[in-house]
Amino acid sequence: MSLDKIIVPLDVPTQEEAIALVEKLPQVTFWKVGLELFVSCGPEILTFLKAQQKRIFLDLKFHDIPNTVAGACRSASRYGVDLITVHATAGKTALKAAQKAAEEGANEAGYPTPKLIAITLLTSLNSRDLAFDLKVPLELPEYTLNMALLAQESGLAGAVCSPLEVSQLRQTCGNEFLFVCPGVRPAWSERGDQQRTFTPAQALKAGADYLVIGRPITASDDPTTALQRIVEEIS
Ligand SMILES: O=C(O)c1cc(=O)[nH]c(=O)n1[C@@H]1O[C@H](COP(=O)(O)O)[C@@H](O)[C@H]1O
Repeated sequence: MSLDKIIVPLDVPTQEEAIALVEKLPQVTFWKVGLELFVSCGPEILTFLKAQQKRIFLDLKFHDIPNTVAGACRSASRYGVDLITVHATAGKTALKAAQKAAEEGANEAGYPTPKLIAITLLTSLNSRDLAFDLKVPLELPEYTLNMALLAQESGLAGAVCSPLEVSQLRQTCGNEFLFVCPGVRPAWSERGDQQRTFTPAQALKAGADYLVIGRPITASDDPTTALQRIVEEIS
């Protein structure tokens, strides 16, 4: 069912607004809790989502030294969430420590191990940013492939990438590796700060396992119709 492939981010500043959105879109089964909401209201929103039997993507994009990233992943895994993000650029030692700590944390709390997925390159960046601001001397597709492979070699379950790159990454990393794609924009929506975008249908066709689609739905005057339109487009 195409709706199961869509993760909607709760990018709102308060718990009240987050709950209102979840209640407005009862058909959504997979929600993302990111930095804005988690910094504002903490883990209570996770308890609420679990009570509603929703799947949870806890997107706090951990990026720190191995000991700190591992501690964060251990703590996050005790909430019983399904997906957790870390930056691939934290490096192999941190990614391996994160994976081990996630297994321990989930085990201690009696939950299945969440899937750790690594950010390859934020979808808000383009080739120019990579070359001129970040001074990375690789072409963007090659860089994202290296980051996905680093995650895979470190034992992570998957990666976050732009839908533009997913087909090439899938070819190299195989079908078992999970690819979650933000940077998804229906033709009728604003691109905003996203630089590397595909439509939902293009992203799925390219091989994304999940699409993260926020503002085209959540900032719409009519989120229910916006979501329905997307589901029809990909069905
Ligand atoms: O990890 C993410 O989910 C993420 C990675 C990335 O490279 N780009 C990206 O946009 N995201 C998240 O995906 C969501 C995209 O939201 P919209 O741009 O509103 O569709 C936001 O919550 C971002 O934090």
